[in-house]
Amino acid sequence: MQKLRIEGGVPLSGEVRISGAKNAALPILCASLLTPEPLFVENIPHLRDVTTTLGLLAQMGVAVSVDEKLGVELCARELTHRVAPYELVKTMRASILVLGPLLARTGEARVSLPGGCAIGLRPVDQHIKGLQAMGAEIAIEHGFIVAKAARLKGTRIVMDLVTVTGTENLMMAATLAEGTTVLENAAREPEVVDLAQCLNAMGARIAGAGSDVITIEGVPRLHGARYRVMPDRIETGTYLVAAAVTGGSVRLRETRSDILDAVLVKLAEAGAKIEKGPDWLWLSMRGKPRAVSVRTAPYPAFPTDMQAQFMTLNTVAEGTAVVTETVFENRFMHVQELRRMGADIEVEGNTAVVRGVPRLSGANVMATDLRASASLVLAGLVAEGETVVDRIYHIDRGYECIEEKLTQLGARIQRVN
Ligand SMILES: CC(=O)N[C@H]1[C@@H](OP(=O)(O)OP(=O)(O)OC[C@H]2O[C@@H](n3ccc(=O)[nH]c3=O)[C@H](O)[C@@H]2O)O[C@H](CO)[C@@H](O)[C@@H]1O
Ligand SMILES: C=C(OP(=O)(O)O)C(=O)O
Repeated sequence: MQKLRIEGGVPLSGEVRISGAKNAALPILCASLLTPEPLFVENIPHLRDVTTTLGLLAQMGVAVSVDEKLGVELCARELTHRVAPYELVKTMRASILVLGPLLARTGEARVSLPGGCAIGLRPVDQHIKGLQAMGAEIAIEHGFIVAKAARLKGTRIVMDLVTVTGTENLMMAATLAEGTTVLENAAREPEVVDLAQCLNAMGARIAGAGSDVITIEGVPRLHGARYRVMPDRIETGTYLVAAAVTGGSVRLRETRSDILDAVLVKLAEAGAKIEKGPDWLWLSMRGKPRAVSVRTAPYPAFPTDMQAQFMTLNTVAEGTAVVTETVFENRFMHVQELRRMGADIEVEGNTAVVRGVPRLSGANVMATDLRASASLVLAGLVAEGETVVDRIYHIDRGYECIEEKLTQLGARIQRVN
């Protein structure tokens, strides 16, 4: 199993390019199921989840051709196999994103029910309820969601809670439904907007994405398109924290500064100096960060996918911070590993109290999920001595060439077997 070995103590400095967003790329790749014409997608990151999605689509009959430099062309002329098997869904929960498009395009879909995962139970009841409201017949059989519908019908759906992939699944399904669908209490995440823009480029009629009411006027068919995936705001935030926690200075290019407000405000509160342009960000931190309390919630509030990284920042900050996780019920798996590196963190329910310590000390630690892994790498960058992060297949799900990018910024980091 591969590991990352990090020699801590180097303030990061330099410039890196931010990759395309995982959480926008995955639904956009799945949107190819909605049309028999080719969809060409640019700025696709090289990630394990992307490879898994391309494999899943290919086994359904989608012709996939990858040009390492230009992008990916997907053509779902005929869909021979309308199943997402357990073996793939268990490695990547976002596989659920094929449910809506498959059902809308072909009238049937069999998708393995995703189980719980390290960060929480993560049920998909809102996806199922929404499709049922649009007229689908859905049964759970042998661990699969088995969905059928001659043609979905537009309707008003008020979601019980804000769900990102739930909103995306229903939005994709509604593009080919008969009549108009109104999604209320929809997720406002920028990745939902990116997907809506791609679908509109394919001939869909979606209005209101980015607000909590999305209206989709169904059309009989969608056509091919060319679309460029937005930059990854979580990767961006992670490199900003890497600079802040090591007392360094980085410039990030090919990113967006307009969708990171909640994170930038917290970094400024921690004492970082930040400058920004439309497609770049620069951050510099002198000395230690100040402790900053964060509370996660759906966009535009502070993202749960940045919680673990801010936990690391607070472990070496001046003062005490309170980190509250309201989106997932079990997203503090990094705490016990950070403690092994000398962090002072107490957890009570969904709240962690982090008291800054003078220094962390390098240790062997285990990654348990994607962002927990990122927080351990950040801890390794600032710790005294050597840190070895095990089970980094989690980090390869969501960070493109992490050790190369960090090396570019001066970090002493190596991938080892
Ligand atoms: C591929 C992708 O885009 N992943 C992101 C997406 O995950 P994902 O879309 O899976 O997360 P959701 O927004 O659906 O989950 C939010 C909360 O709603 C609950 N819930 C969700 C659906 C449902 O039917 N019933 C239900 O109870 C979940 O258990 C969770 O507690 O949004 C999360 C929240 O920003 C991010 O952490 C993930 O990185
Ligand atoms: C939780 C995440 O991803 P996923 O929803 O794909 O598990 C994440 O990106 O932090």
